[in-house]
Order: sequence, then C-alpha cells, then structure tokens
Amino acid sequence: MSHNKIVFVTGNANKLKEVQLLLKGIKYELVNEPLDLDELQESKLESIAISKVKQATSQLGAGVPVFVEDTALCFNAMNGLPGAYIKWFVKEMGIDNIYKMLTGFEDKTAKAITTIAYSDAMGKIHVFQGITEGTIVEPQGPRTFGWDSLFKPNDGVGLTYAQMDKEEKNKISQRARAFFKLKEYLEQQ
Ligand SMILES: O=c1[nH]c(=O)c2ncn([C@@H]3O[C@H](COP(=O)(O)OP(=O)(O)OP(=O)(O)O)[C@@H](O)[C@H]3O)c2[nH]1
Ligand SMILES: [Mg+2]
Repeated sequence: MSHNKIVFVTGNANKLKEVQLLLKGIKYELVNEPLDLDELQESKLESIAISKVKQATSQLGAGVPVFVEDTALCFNAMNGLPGAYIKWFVKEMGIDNIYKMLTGFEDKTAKAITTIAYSDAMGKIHVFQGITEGTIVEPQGPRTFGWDSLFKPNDGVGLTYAQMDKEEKNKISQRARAFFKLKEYLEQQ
C-alpha cells in the first residue's frame, strides 16, 4: 500500500463528499486543497477545467498529482447555456428563477456534465468527462447542493438528485461517470 498523495483542489464541500466516496480504494491518499481558482469565461468545458488545474499546479508546485473538476448544467433549449455559468445563476438568481427561465420553452431537457482535469506527477494533463441526461423540474427536495433540487436524471428512479441519497446519486451522476474514468485510469498506472 503506497502512501502517495493525490490532491483534489475544490472549495465545494458537497463535491468533496461525493468524490471521497467515488474514489474509495484508490492507491493514493486523497487530500483536499480548498484553493479558490479563477474560472475562465469560456463555453468549452475542457478549457475551463484545464485552466483550473494549471493554476492549481502552479500554486502547489510541480511533482504532485492534482485534479480539479468543473461541473456544468446545460439546457438543451438554450444550446447548452447556462453551462459552466450555472454557478453564478444559482448564486445570483436562485433555483426558483432558474426553473422559470425555461417557462417559454417546451424542451425542459438538460445535460449535467462534469469535466475533470488531472495533472499527473510529470505535469501531463488528462481530461475525463461524464454526462448525465435529465429534465429540469420544479424544485423538489432539500436545497443543500447547487441545483440538485432542479435536476431529475432520466435513468434515475423518478426523483431529483436532491431527493436521492448520495449512494443513489453516485450510481448515475455525471460526476460518478467522470470519476469512474479517472479511477480506471489511475488503476492502470
Ligand atoms: O446540484 C448540483 N449537483 C451537482 O452534482 C453539482 N456539481 C456542482 N454543482 C454546482 O454547480 C456549480 C458548479 O460550479 P463549479 O464546478 O465551478 O464548482 P465550485 O466553484 O462550487 O467548486 P470548485 O470550482 O472549487 O471545485 C456550483 O454552483 C456547484 O455548487 C452542482 N449542483
Ligand atoms: Mg468553481
């Protein structure tokens, strides 16, 4: 059993909780650094994640394996917006008003997308993405995590993320799909 560290840079405690469960059993000790990274204003999700991990490695120094993730909520009726900007919509207008944004549209479908950028000990960057398709519904369930109460995944049990327990969400979420790929990659190394 090796005691090498792998650092997850995030200031989001809910993400951290999910990722700790999703990465259980990896050969690294998972360490959190709550650095507040700048986020590019850019619609390409890979570029946002890569820019975050580059800032993280420049602050933490070379030689340490580090990863970040950026999570977007993309409305199909709006060609993928708010996307990565969803964080600012949640913060400034709140989820009830985000729900109302789709009032004029018949199509309420959305994609939740998590993009991980992993910088290995050599500084090489690897990107992994997970997507979960779902529908935007009137907020249901506790409002503890971002837009969880608005998003009902298609392959779930008919509940919003907020109404599911973490284990259930972790079976089908965009984050689970992305971290499954990272975990698989780390296991091959
Ligand atoms: O209901 C949700 N279910 C999720 O599974 C989920 N994952 C992220 N979010 C929210 O979407 C925005 C992403 O922004 P984001 O990826 O930049 O995160 P962040 O800035 O909070 O943390 P970080 O950048 O330090 O890692 C933030 O408002 C997060 O709270 C989620 N909401
Ligand atoms: Mg962020």
